[in-house]
Amino acid sequence: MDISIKKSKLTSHQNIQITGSKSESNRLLLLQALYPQIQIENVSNSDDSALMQQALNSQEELIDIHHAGTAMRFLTAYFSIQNNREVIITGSSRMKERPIKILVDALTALGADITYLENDGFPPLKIKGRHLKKSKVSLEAHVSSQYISALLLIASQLENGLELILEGKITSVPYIKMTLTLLNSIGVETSFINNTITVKPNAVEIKPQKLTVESDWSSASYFYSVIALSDLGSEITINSYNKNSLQGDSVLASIYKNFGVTTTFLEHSIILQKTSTISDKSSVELNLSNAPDIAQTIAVTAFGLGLECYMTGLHTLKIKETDRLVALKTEIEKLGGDVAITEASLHLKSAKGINDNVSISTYNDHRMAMAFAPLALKVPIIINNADVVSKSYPQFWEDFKTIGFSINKVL
Ligand SMILES: O=C(O)C1=C[C@@H](OP(=O)(O)O)[C@@H](O)[C@H](O)C1
Ligand SMILES: C=C(OP(=O)(O)O)C(=O)O
Repeated sequence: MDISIKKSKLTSHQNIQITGSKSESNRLLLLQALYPQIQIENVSNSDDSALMQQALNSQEELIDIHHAGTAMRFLTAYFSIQNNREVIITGSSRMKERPIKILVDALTALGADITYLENDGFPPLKIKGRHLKKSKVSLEAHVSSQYISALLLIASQLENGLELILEGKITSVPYIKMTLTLLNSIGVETSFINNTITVKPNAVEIKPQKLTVESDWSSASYFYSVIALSDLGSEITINSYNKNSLQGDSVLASIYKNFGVTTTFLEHSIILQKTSTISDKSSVELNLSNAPDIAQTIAVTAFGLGLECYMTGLHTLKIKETDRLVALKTEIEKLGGDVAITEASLHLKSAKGINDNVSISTYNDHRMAMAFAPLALKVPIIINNADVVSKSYPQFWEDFKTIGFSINKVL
């Protein structure tokens, strides 16, 4: 379904409820499968978390994870330790292009039995679950933190726990820390010193407990962008957020100061307000290696404000739902912008104007659809295959209407 979105006046003082972080939910769902005494509140309603839940509950031999990368990586580790169970785990055609060799090699070194069914290094995989006897492994840490989190999530179930040595520059570090903090909160002991992570086996019983997932900060980014592109004084409240977040994307609160947005933390919500214009700023420079999922939102905000923006640390973007660097360049240039990309950076020159009624291609990437939507505050815009948003934020368009956008199906 293609939709057109039109400029509208923001309905003031709107209150938006976003469900739990997809990243925290997918970790806790896996931990709950290992330790059923754990209860989870405010689980993400994203497709990716639903797929994770279905896969963990499934007794079938074939598990299809569609576009859910984190679920693919976490489940590869999970099924590797399911004794006497054999599964084939597959996904969308894009999933078959997203590399998994670093994780498979590490699991194999620990004793896992995994074979590639199509191309070496990529899904689909055949996994014969077994008891993994080894407890020490090294892996390259620069490509994706998801491989590291996957190993950490099963580590407390290994006979002797795990010692993980991270080689090279470590990427997306907050996601690794999120995994360790969640392990600690259920009672698993861990340490992360220099480039070595250790996880103790669960010698002590994990106690029955209820964990509440904080709402998703990556989803909040689209409202930051709306406020940044709105008139002075505009305001939105979103729930349920905490000042001390496990999610690296909570750095939005400080990054969006560059775009005139002030964040006020209440007990369980945040108020976003446009409190200043950005006339004194000529360019913004950011390293996003700790928060790769908000790169698209930030690029579009800067473009909408006519600001120059230079982003580095983007090396993981090429292997996500689509090559996000190429997708950003192509779509911003359709709108009249000028973008230069390398393997790990994006340089947006300051734009003079924005072309209207451009059809934005979304490449099966939820974040392409949601990142470009706020530009409707500046020009009418068309978003192709708008339903892709359900990967992380199924009620996105309803929430967008609630805050005052006019959305129509393109026939
Ligand atoms: O562990 C996680 O929940 C995630 C880690 C990040 O991936 P990379 O480490 O591959 O950058 C992030 O982009 C992804 O959306 C979610
Ligand atoms: C990269 C993402 O997800 P995944 O890697 O889990 O498919 C994302 O949600 O932006």
